Amino acid sequence: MYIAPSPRVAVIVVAAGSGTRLRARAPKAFVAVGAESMLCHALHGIAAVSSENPLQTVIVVPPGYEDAALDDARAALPSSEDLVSVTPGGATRQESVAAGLARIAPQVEIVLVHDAARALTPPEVYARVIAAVKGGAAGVVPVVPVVDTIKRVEAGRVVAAVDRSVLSAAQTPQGFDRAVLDAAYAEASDDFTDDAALVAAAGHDVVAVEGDPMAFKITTPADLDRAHALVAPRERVSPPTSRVGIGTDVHAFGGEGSLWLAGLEWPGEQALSGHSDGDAIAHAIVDALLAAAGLGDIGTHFGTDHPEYAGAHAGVFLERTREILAEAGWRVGNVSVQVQANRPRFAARRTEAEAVLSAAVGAPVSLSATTTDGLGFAGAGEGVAAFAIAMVYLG
Ligand SMILES: Nc1ccn([C@@H]2O[C@H](COP(=O)(O)OP(=O)(O)OP(=O)(O)O)[C@@H](O)[C@H]2O)c(=O)n1
Ligand SMILES: C[C@](O)(CO)[C@H](O)COP(=O)(O)O
Repeated sequence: MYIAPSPRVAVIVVAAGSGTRLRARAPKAFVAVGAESMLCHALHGIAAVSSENPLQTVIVVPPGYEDAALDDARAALPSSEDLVSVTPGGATRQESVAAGLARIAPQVEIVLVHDAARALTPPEVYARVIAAVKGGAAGVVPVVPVVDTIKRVEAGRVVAAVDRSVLSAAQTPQGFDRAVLDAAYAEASDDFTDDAALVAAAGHDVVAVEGDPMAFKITTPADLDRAHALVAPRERVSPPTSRVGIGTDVHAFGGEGSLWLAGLEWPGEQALSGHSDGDAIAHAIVDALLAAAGLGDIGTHFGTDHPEYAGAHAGVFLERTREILAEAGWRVGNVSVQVQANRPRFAARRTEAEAVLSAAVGAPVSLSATTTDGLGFAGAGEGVAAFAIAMVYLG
């Protein structure tokens, strides 16, 4: 991807975590906070600070979520889209940061590393961190005071009180002189929970700047509820909490066994071919739902590298897609799907098909069928094409 020659500053947004403590089965950065993903909210903060000094943004995501990350970047960073790159992360946060570092443009002099999980970090925190590095600090960490009484506990026993007046809670974005961070990562032999510790272990001074309570890390379900409550008022006057998506699919006739289409078996009709049962109608609906929720596409979740879906019928795909959306905070509003095909004839079974599809999706699915008046592959009876539109909403 072309990187403009100007940015002296880069931000690595680490968004490749699994969200175990959030009990999210979708990657945490793609869980919705209000109407947008956690990652999208984090990118809005970067967009606000990049208006002063254009910066490169490197987003580190779970493998397979690159397109979803780019969708979020286009939504949040439209003016600097050509300064965005996306790369898969690693098994630890530190490995993910290292993967991001490898994508930083040569001319960059200052690198910030930010948790997508600190989605609501105000732009002022970025600005304070950047200013401190520009002022000569090798490493900068935004901090907030510790407000709880801290105890040292071993085997369930309180063994000491800790003087909290000398403690602070570290946040992100943490900022670094690029050469310092590169060298510290090159020689790192231990795993650290933050980059300031890694840089300090390499012998560099790290200074603290004022963080912000809004830069809290969304780690547990209670944190997510707090973030929803904070975002909801801001979104009352911003885009609605519903989104639409489109999906299409094509399959050729020539498969083995019975035809399966719209979740129904069609005895006596020639079967469609494909990794699954070739049900183009169901697959178009899956893509439309995932697109609406910004959660990738059918290949992300059901590709040929998922042998468990070989030969699977519509219900398996649609029910799993419904789960994936629910795990990210989305519910299905409705779906409309149209199939272009000479065969089978849907008129007599449309209601039955809509009932099966609606039950699997958990929302109304309307189905229409048309021919192409003999045009194209569908008109020649070589296969079928399906086109779906889906509406999803937060809830
Ligand atoms: N292998 C990892 C682990 C974490 N992160 C990112 O590092 C930040 C802080 O990590 P954390 O809040 O712990 O996120 P998770 O690892 O997803 O959460 P958990 O520990 O509960 O699984 C998050 O933005 C997360 O996406 C990452 O990019 N790659
Ligand atoms: C980097 C960090 O957010 C600073 O507080 C924190 O160390 C991340 O820890 P996690 O266990 O990976 O959430």
